Amino acid sequence: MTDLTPREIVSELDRFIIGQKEAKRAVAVALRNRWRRKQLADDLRDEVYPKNILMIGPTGVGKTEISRRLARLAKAPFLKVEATKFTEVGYVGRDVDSIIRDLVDAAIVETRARMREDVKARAVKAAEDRVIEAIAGRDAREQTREMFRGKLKRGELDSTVIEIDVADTSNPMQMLDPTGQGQMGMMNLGEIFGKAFGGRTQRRKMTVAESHDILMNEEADKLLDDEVVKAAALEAVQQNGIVFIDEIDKVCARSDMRGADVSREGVQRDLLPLIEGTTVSTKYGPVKTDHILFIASGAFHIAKPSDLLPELQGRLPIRVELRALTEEDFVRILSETDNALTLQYKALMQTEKVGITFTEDGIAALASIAAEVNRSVENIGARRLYTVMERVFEELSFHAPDRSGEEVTVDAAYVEKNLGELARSSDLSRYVL
Ligand SMILES: Nc1ncnc2c1ncn2[C@@H]1O[C@H](COP(=O)(O)OP(=O)(O)OP(=O)(O)O)[C@@H](O)[C@H]1O
Repeated sequence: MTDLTPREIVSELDRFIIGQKEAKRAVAVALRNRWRRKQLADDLRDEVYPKNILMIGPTGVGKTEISRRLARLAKAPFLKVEATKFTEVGYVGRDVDSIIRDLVDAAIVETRARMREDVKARAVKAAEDRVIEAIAGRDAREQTREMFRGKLKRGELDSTVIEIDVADTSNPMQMLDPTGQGQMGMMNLGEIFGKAFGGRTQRRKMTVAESHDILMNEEADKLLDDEVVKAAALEAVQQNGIVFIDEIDKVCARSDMRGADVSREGVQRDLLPLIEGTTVSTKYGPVKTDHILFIASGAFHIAKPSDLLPELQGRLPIRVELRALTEEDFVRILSETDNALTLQYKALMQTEKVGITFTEDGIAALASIAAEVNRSVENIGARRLYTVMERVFEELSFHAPDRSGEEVTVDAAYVEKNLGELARSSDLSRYVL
C-alpha cells in the first residue's frame, strides 16, 4: 500500500504518460481512497467501497498504461481482460469468475517474488553452500570451503562447470504419455508418481554463473512458507487488486436488441456481481471482490455509456475522458518519458557499440509521420510510434553487429531516407507501418 498523495501519484504517472490529466487525477484519487479507507475504524472501513472508474477514449491513448502504471506504483495485483472475450462463439458459461482466479494467480507469483527478496540474504548463503559442495565435495574441510567461498564471491568461479540437482520443472503430464500419441509406454511406477507429485529433481550441468539464479530461487522458495505466500496474496487481491476491463462498449446492447446484443448484455449481467461485490472460489481459497478496484474502458464510438445496464452505470460512477493524441504529444512521448522509445533504441544499439543520437528535427519527423499515418490509415494512437520506430531502425538493427564503433545521427534526413517514401503511400503504409 502506497502512502503517496494524489499529487505525488500524478507526478509519478507523468514520468511515463503524456497528457490525460483527468484520467491520472481520477486514478490517483482512487488509490488515495484506499489509503484513507485503511485509516478508518474496522466497522466503517467495511462500509467504504471503491469508486470504480469508466475511461472513455480512443485506442492507444494511455488507458491501459495509466492503470498498469498505477498498479505497479501501488504494488497492487493487476489484471487486464477484454469484455468481448466472454461473448466469443463457443465460449461456454461466460465464466467471468476466471477474472478473479487469474488475478489471484498473478498475485501469487508477485507475492512470492517479493517475499523471495525478503529472504534473499539467507538464500544467498544457502545457494553458495550448494555451489561449494558441488565443487569441493560434501566432506571438504571448513578451510577449503571458505577458500572457495572467497573465490565465488570474487566471481573467479563464474565459468567453472558444476553438476547439481535442481528441481525438474518440466511438465509431468508429458511423462505420463511419452509417445505423445496417447499410448502409454512401459514405465516405472515410482518414476510416474515421483514425476506427477512433485519433489522431482534433475541432475544438470551448468556454469556457476548460470546456476546463480536457479539456486537462489530454489533456496528462497525453501525458506518461504506456501501458506504465508497464499494468505498474503489473497489479502493483496482483496484489499488492493485492480481489474482493467477493456472494450466494455463492445458489450453494450442498443435499444433495437437482437440475438448477439442479448448475449452481450448477458456479459454485463455476469460482470455485475463481481463489481458489486461477491465471493469467488479459487484454488487458493475464497476471494471477496468488494474492495477490488474496477476500471472499465472503451472507445464508445457507437454505443454510449448510457447504453450500459443501469446497475453497471451506477457501479462505474467516475467517468473520465481521454483525448486523442496529437503530433506534439508524440514528440513529448518520444523525448520526455522515462521509458521513451528513443532511449530504448539507443540502449539496444549501444549493446552493439553503435552510438545513436536523435536530433530535435529527427524526433519531429518521426512524430509527424506517425500522426500522418494515423490520419490517413487508421488512428491507433501512440502504438503507431512502435511501428514507425521499428521501420526506421530496420536496416540498422540488422547490420548493427557489423557497424560496431560507429555513430549514427537520427535526424530529419535519416528518417526521410528510411521512411519518407513509405509514409507517403497510404497503400504501402497500410501494410508496413
Ligand atoms: N499518453 C501517452 N503517453 C505515453 N505513452 C502512451 C500514451 N498513450 C499511449 N501510450 C503508449 O502506447 C501504447 C498503447 O497504449 P495503451 O495500452 O494505454 O492503449 P489504450 O488506450 O489502453 O488502448 P486500448 O483500449 O486499445 O487497449 C502503450 O505502450 C503506451 O506506452
